[in-house]
Amino acid sequence: MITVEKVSKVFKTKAGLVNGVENVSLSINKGEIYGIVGYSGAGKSTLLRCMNILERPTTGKVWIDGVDLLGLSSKELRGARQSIGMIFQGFYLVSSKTVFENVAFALKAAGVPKSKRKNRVLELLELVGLREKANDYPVQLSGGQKQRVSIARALANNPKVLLCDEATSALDPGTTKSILKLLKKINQELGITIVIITHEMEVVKEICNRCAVMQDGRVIEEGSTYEIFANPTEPLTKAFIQTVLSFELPAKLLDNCTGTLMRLQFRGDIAGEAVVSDMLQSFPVRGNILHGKVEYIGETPLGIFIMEMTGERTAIDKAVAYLKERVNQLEVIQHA
Ligand SMILES: Nc1ncnc2c1ncn2[C@@H]1O[C@H](COP(=O)(O)OP(=O)(O)OP(=O)(O)O)[C@@H](O)[C@H]1O
Repeated sequence: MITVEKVSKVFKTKAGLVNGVENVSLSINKGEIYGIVGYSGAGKSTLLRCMNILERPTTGKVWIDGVDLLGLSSKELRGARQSIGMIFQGFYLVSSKTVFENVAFALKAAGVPKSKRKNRVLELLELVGLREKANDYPVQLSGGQKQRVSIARALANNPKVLLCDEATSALDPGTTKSILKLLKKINQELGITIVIITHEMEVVKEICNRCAVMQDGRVIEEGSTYEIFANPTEPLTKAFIQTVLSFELPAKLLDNCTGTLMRLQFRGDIAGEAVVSDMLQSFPVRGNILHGKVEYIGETPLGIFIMEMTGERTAIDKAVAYLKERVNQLEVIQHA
């Protein structure tokens, strides 16, 4: 649905040339929710804006739904942008217009006759759960409600793609969840392809099928969200994953630990407890689970345990080898 090929964006500033995006290639499938994660200044916004040519790439190509956007005239591009909705962290609602008028304005701008606007606006407000707020002004709304209005506005002209620029970054965690739920509903019910840029890995974990990690204008790692969480390779990706799958143990607990300490990771439906209890019955070692949790990446479980093992070193080595064959990952954190 979206193909970005070798896109670079160089900004000319008084201080010299700044590389916003450097040689990025991505392919986003129809109907997927794709996350682009990175710290501030990584180039996420610039890349997203290159996708609808709000920012014209310095080099490279962008296709959306088979259309080469850089090959279009300005007028054709304005038309093509109707199939690309966009929402922002700052909502950008018109404060002097009501909720109804904010959404209706997008229809008016696209040339939809007045007679057809009312029903469409009410339908959109129903979809985002704000029908009763139609006559309110933005100032009367919470942040989450404002973002719902901007989503309704972005969907007004039936886009195929929705680009979300830090859409939940100004919202509290509860409101973020409800907006992500709404985006998922829009993706599933309307089949709209969604691209989300964020600095929060929790957002990626919650709803993205695939994701890319950006650093210094480049994509440094890309893949299915589950694979990225289960097997991050780049240090930055690992740091992002840690913000969600935190398994830091208190220093005091580590100091008191007299055995071999290990981190076990189980994928999908492997029953972690059963593997550990089988191991304990097969080897003369004792195992003490210090920390354990199962995170759901989308719908798929990923289990992580921190275990202390005590016993003879040779028995421990054998037990570790046994576990290594049965779990997705085992890392010995410290030996006794
Ligand atoms: N219009 C511009 N003129 C000059 N430099 C720019 C411009 N827009 C972005 N940049 C630079 O390009 C780089 C990438 O910025 P970008 O805003 O895309 O990053 P980001 O990952 O989206 O970060 P943030 O979340 O803080 O916006 C930064 O070094 C930024 O200073």
